[in-house]
Amino acid sequence: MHRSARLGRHPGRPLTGGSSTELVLASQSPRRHELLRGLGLTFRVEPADVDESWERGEDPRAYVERVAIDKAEKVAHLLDRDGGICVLAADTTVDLDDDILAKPDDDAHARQMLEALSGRAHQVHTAVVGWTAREAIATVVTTDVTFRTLTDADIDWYLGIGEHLDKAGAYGMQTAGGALVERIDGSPSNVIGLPLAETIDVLRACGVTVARV
Ligand SMILES: Cc1cn([C@H]2C[C@H](O)[C@@H](COP(=O)(O)OP(=O)(O)OP(=O)(O)O)O2)c(=O)[nH]c1=O
Repeated sequence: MHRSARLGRHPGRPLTGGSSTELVLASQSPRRHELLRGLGLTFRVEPADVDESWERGEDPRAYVERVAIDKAEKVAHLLDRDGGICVLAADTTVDLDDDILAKPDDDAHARQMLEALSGRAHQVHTAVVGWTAREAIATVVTTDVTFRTLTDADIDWYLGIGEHLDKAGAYGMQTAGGALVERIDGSPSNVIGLPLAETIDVLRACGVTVARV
């Protein structure tokens, strides 16, 4: 289920003031690029490389928010431009009973993750952060995903497709990984890396013009 999104405000580092608003996406994720382009937005890409390590016990929703804020802040600090800028950053993770499944290190690690997810429900959390000269606006969205019970042959088949390594939880719901999913409750785009409705809210709050949907 899509639980209520939390909208928090954090002190933002002032950027140089001005009139035009430029959208900067702090992400190298092709899914995020596509989803934003699908909203008819133009943006510049400035990927942010940050420490994404998770300390056992840290709340998964607080974790994704922290990492997304770090990504936005890292890029905002690099920018030096006259005019308004909105830096958009996001972080997605898979939460299985409060244990974080990030991107797998290799195929053996991916297999372990898929075995753990098999036949069970888990949560996918994405934090979206909009960072402007005035403030940072953050929202965290959760989608519940239930996997089918997977046989060894199912997992062999999926790993053979080769799309799992750059994805949290070792699966991509939008492509062949969708065959592993029995049901989903909540925002599908949230699982892929950017919850569209909530992202539009964040962008508008940051002063970015998004055509009415
Ligand atoms: C569960 C799941 C995750 N994913 C992806 C979304 C994210 O790109 C990725 C999680 O990694 P992230 O660290 O959120 O993002 P990223 O490293 O790809 O990009 P950046 O940090 O530059 O923004 O997993 C899918 O594409 N489909 C899925 O079904």
